[in-house]
Amino acid sequence: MKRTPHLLAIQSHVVFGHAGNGAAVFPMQRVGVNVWPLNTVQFSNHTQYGQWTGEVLAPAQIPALVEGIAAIGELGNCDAVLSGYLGSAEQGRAILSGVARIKAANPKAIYLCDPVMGHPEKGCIVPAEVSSFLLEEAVAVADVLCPNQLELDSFCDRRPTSLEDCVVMARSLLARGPKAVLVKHLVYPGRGADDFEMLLVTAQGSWHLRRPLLAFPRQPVGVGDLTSGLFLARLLLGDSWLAAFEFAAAAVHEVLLETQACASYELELVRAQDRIVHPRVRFEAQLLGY
Ligand SMILES: Nc1ncnc2c1ncn2[C@@H]1O[C@H](COP(=O)(O)OP(=O)(O)O)[C@@H](O)[C@H]1O
Ligand SMILES: Cc1ncc(COP(=O)(O)O)c(C=O)c1O
Ligand SMILES: [Mg+2]
Repeated sequence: MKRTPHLLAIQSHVVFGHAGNGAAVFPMQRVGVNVWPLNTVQFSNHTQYGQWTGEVLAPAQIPALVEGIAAIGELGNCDAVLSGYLGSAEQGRAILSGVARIKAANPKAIYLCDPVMGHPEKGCIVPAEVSSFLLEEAVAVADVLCPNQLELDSFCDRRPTSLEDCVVMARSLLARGPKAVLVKHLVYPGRGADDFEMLLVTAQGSWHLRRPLLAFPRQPVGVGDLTSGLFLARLLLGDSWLAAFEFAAAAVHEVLLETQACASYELELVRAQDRIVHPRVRFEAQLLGY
């Protein structure tokens, strides 16, 4: 029997609704991965409500919890680390030390970094020091990087002029360490008005994927966290980069369709659980010639 992969997921927890681990853990479990959730913050709700209670958890918890898992002899069973929303740069550094420790115990383990930098206009609030940490330190350690367009722009310190330019920008990150860059949402001049576009860039090539752009009265939150979580889960289950990319796009689209049908602001992950595992839609990514 094939072994079930194990994944350490280090990101935010919200008590109400879905963002960070609250958006990613259940779907990753549902597709068949053992998840070890480690929370960076515990907030009442995601920050795009404009108000929340709760706190950033002490950075010392991260090495202490990793040490606890090492002490029971389980650290070598960790196949991947995922990091997302961070409450402080110090937490970020603790994650990089944890990644080094896990890779020493299991050299095949991979680190996927979703560089959540915040989006003040949208109300996604992240401390500024976290962005500097992601730009300067995390990128060099990550095996896989999953930025949105704003985050890709921050890494490259400029905006793209075209789709080809988005590829150039994503590819430039490969030179800084990651083996794959998944851009979860492309924004560039001249893009299709009815499409939601994504990009996958590896040393083997660049793939572009379009899915329908859905209308929402308020943009749902946690979509990025869900995307990177499902992408990593499917990689661990043995998918190729391309198959995991296409799967994540389809499963996330299913969740958004369910969310739209329920006129819900929060992602309808529980209602969509079967559709996550068996998406009815399929989006084929196109290999780009540049
Ligand atoms: N198919 C879709 N139609 C409409 N909006 C979408 C679709 N998929 C994702 N979104 C929205 O697009 C936005 C993507 O946000 P962005 O800041 O680029 O990435 P992230 O989700 O990591 O924050 C989110 O607000 C999400 O709700
Ligand atoms: C607590 C928390 N975690 C994570 C996120 C990231 O969500 P997304 O997947 O939309 O990037 C947000 C965004 O506001 C948030 O408030
Ligand atoms: Mg995000």
